[in-house]
Amino acid sequence: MKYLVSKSDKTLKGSIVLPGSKSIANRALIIHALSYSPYSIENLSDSDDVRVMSQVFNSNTNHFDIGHAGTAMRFLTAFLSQIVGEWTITGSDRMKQRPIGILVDALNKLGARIEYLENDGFPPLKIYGSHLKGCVLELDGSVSSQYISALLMIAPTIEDGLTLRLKNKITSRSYIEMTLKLMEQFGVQHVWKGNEIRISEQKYKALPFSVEADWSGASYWYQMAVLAENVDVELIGLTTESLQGDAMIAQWFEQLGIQTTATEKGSRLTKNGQSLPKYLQLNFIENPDVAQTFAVLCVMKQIPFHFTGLETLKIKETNRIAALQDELAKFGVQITETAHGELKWDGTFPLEKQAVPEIETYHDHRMAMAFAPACQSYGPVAILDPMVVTKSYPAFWEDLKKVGFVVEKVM
Ligand SMILES: O=C(O)C1=C[C@@H](OP(=O)(O)O)[C@@H](O)[C@H](O)C1
Ligand SMILES: C=C(OP(=O)(O)O)C(=O)O
Repeated sequence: MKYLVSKSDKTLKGSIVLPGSKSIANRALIIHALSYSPYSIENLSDSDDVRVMSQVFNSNTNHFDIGHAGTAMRFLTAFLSQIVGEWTITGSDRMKQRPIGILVDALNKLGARIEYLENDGFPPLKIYGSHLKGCVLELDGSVSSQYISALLMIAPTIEDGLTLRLKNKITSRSYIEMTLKLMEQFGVQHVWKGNEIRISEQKYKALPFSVEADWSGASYWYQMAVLAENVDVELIGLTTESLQGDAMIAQWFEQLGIQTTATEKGSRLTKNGQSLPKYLQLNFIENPDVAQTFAVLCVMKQIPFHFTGLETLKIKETNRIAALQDELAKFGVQITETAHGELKWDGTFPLEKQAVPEIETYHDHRMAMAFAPACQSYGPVAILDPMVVTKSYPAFWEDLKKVGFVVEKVM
């Protein structure tokens, strides 16, 4: 199934209730479980990634399938390691190709016993959970910050706490900061000096909690705002004061002509009158999830770019470097991987353009959401397997219709 997406006018006006952040929700669910919290968590989104995580805490089985959810796979592996019992955890075919060896080695050093059920270093896993004892762990910080967040969240509950010594260039550091800030809100302190994070044995406080609106999901609205001419959109629940590193995009989009103003209910996007840059250089090391948004936007606005910090994109829901190259080629452009973690576009259109590009989404919600707005400047685009958006933003297509996009189902 595919959706043919189009928009006939240049206006973007309306009020959109953004989903809650899946990153914050899945951390809050783990911390709530660790604090035996009697409170419910407000504003949990009904996205796949949050649903699979919630289900684990409301089930009485010891076998879990978390689908495509990286956070659930990594956070639960650590969580289950310190619950006495035998557990198996698996996921989608793609999840079975996303590495987890660094986390498994670390947990095994703390006293867990985790075995690989298919391929070494990858899910599915058999976890023999037990009493864990902390130590100083050296960990490669360059592959995924989710391993680090997973260990940090269980650190205060294990005997003697934990010291993580991070090696190599730390990726997605803003997500480690999100974890530590959230832990602080629940009463757990840390010391982060240089490349070492120390968490002593402590107790989480059980507290009521409400999840912030999702800034990564907001990025598509900023993108649509740049591609429109007449803009007045309120994003309900979105605040620039945020635990999310992706809140940074409010500043990045200023240079692309979008002003963010706080309202009583969230944030309002309007044009700030600034003309678009002739060239864009951005580093996504802290914000990998918005790279696709900016790549598609720059091509639509004919802004040549040089993007760095994309090292982790090949091990996400799909190989996002290859996916961007293949799908942007359908708009006539060739983007080049000039080095590991770098993409460049020279602003030219050397390839043949497809009249109505058919965008493969490769089980990646962000491919669908980043390419749909392309129709605002290119004309109709078809998005294949469009329901991939349910991973983080189930109401995405309904929200597009609210502001005048036409979304037609084609079999
Ligand atoms: O901790 C988190 O909530 C996340 C961390 C990032 O992953 P990596 O640390 O693997 O880059 C990000 O891409 C992912 O969507 C969510
Ligand atoms: C990479 C992502 O998710 P995860 O790693 O949690 O599956 C994402 O949402 O872009």
